[in-house]
Amino acid sequence: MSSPSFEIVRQFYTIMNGHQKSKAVEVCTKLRIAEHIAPESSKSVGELSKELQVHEDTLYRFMRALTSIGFFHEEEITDTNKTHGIFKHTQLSLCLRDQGVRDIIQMRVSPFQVLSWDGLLNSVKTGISNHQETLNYPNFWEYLKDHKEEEVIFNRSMTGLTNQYIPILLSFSDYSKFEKVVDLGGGQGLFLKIILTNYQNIKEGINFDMKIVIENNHHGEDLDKRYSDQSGDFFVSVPESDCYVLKNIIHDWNDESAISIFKTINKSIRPGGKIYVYDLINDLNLKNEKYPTGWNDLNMLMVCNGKERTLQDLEYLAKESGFKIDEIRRHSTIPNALGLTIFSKI
Ligand SMILES: C[S@@+](CC[C@H](N)C(=O)[O-])C[C@H]1O[C@@H](n2cnc3c(N)ncnc32)[C@H](O)[C@@H]1O
Repeated sequence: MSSPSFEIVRQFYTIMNGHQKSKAVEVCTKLRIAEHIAPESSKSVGELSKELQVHEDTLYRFMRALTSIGFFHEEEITDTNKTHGIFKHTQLSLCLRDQGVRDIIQMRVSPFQVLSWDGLLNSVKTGISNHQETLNYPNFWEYLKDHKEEEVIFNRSMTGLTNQYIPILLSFSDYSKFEKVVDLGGGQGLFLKIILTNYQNIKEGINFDMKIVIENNHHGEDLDKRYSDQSGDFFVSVPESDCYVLKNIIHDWNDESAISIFKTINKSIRPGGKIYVYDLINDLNLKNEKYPTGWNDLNMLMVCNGKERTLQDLEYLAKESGFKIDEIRRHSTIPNALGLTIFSKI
């Protein structure tokens, strides 16, 4: 076999140093470099290093590396007194000024995520992620109970992701027939608040989550009177309702646990009630580079022993827990986005 071409080796090298890039982006947010450069202006590395109290030459080397992946742009210098090191924003670096984006970055490099992925070899061999072995916890959720800082970052980042997704989700969701909506595992409650704002027909909305999450929820004075937080465990019991929202929940669990959640709902759902499951819908027809969601699917395995499911997988869960699938709704033009699968009791 002839040796690989220079271009192929380069491509390979770019993939292999992915962890260096994610670390650099994390450090960039920790130093708050993006906030120190105003959106429409530029700043020299000398000024930046003074403001940030960091080593000037190293900051320059650091920022030049970041420019190569689209964060910041180094300006061409025409003034002969200055040599180099004036930076302005790009679209990517500008988004680092957003708290929601910073939370997602922090979450992605948090110890649980990184250590979980260390178990990849074992997971590929065994089909499960053994968090007891890698982290000494049965699962992510039990770990979060003892790691408040990571719990807060995780929930804030979920809220940030929800915020980005809201217009897409609302475009194909309909809550006009429900009096009561319960968001199971609703985290900080943003999605339920938006649903209530858009549907005045709903008389009551409950944001249901683990005690530690609910205790950390703080709302403003303008909180909708129909909204309430309730702590509990969706493997034990859930409030009675005619609509349950499960957004980014079912993909967190293996089949056995997912069926157990549906069975708990089955005991409390009102006649004619619906379950709205929002998850990626895994499409086996998408192959190779058309299937970027493979990384989400693998991440679900590594972090929670969950998976992104196909329609057939969801039908299996429904059948095993006394439900059927009525309908699937997705955004017509945005591929690989969250879809809505509507379940009702058989
Ligand atoms: C991936 S997050 C999704 C949060 C939110 N639905 C969203 O889409 O932004 C999963 C949520 O499930 C909650 N959760 C995990 N185990 C739970 C349990 N046994 N009972 C209730 N909530 C639970 C977590 O605390 C977390 O808020």
